[in-house]
Amino acid sequence: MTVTETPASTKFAGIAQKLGNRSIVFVGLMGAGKTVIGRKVAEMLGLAFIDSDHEIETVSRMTVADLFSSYGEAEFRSLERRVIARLLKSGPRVVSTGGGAFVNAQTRRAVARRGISIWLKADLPTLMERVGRKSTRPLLNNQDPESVMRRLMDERYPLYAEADIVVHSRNEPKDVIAGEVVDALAQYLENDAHAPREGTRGNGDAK
Ligand SMILES: Nc1ncnc2c1ncn2[C@@H]1O[C@H](COP(=O)(O)OP(=O)(O)O)[C@@H](O)[C@H]1O
Ligand SMILES: O=C(O)C1=C[C@@H](OP(=O)(O)O)[C@@H](O)[C@H](O)C1
Ligand SMILES: [Mg+2]
Repeated sequence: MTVTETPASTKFAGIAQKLGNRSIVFVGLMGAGKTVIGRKVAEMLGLAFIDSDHEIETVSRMTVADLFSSYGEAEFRSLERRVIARLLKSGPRVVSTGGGAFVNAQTRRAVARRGISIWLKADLPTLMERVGRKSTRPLLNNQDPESVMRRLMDERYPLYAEADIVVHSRNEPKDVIAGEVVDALAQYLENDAHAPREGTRGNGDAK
């Protein structure tokens, strides 16, 4: 028997068709790669990409760090919840969220209704090495960022575990991780009862 692989273009088109109006939503801790891998997956699938932190910075005309210091985390979270709810209304697109977004129960419900969630999961040394490259993350600008990250792992992992798909983010080339995301998505959508029927578009609420 000859095993023929599905050409990438067919696989990508199949994913786009099965998504309907749903978006692909990346969740996970700071440094997991949500922003960079999300952008690559969007390129591969020919979908628009948006990062919730970037969108928040655009609408507020402030950096995330300045929002935290001027208005406090609670205000940032409120803006984050509203921005993500709006972004999810006009899928399909790839939405990379900030690490704390999926902690919010309303956001988790909105993502469950209008998206397919992907938890990018990386181990602690990998996360710490990556977040150490930039000082733009206010939660980690302190004496002991590693214990903050450990605490966030404890608090958030049970919530991230609600995501539809988990992909192990590690120090392999970004294209490799993005490719694994696309394969996991294809597999998930293969067995997805909510996929729009052939030739139709999903209504974005089907979940
Ligand atoms: N597979 C990878 N290999 C090498 N570096 C990576 C990989 N994935 C992410 N990174 C790097 O890790 C850092 C954090 O990535 P980012 O996408 O901003 O994470 P997040 O949005 O989850 O906080 C960036 O410098 C990014 O280039
Ligand atoms: O985990 C968090 O609470 C945060 C993660 C950040 O985004 P990334 O996960 O993209 O770094 C950003 O939203 C903010 O600094 C808070
Ligand atoms: Mg990010």
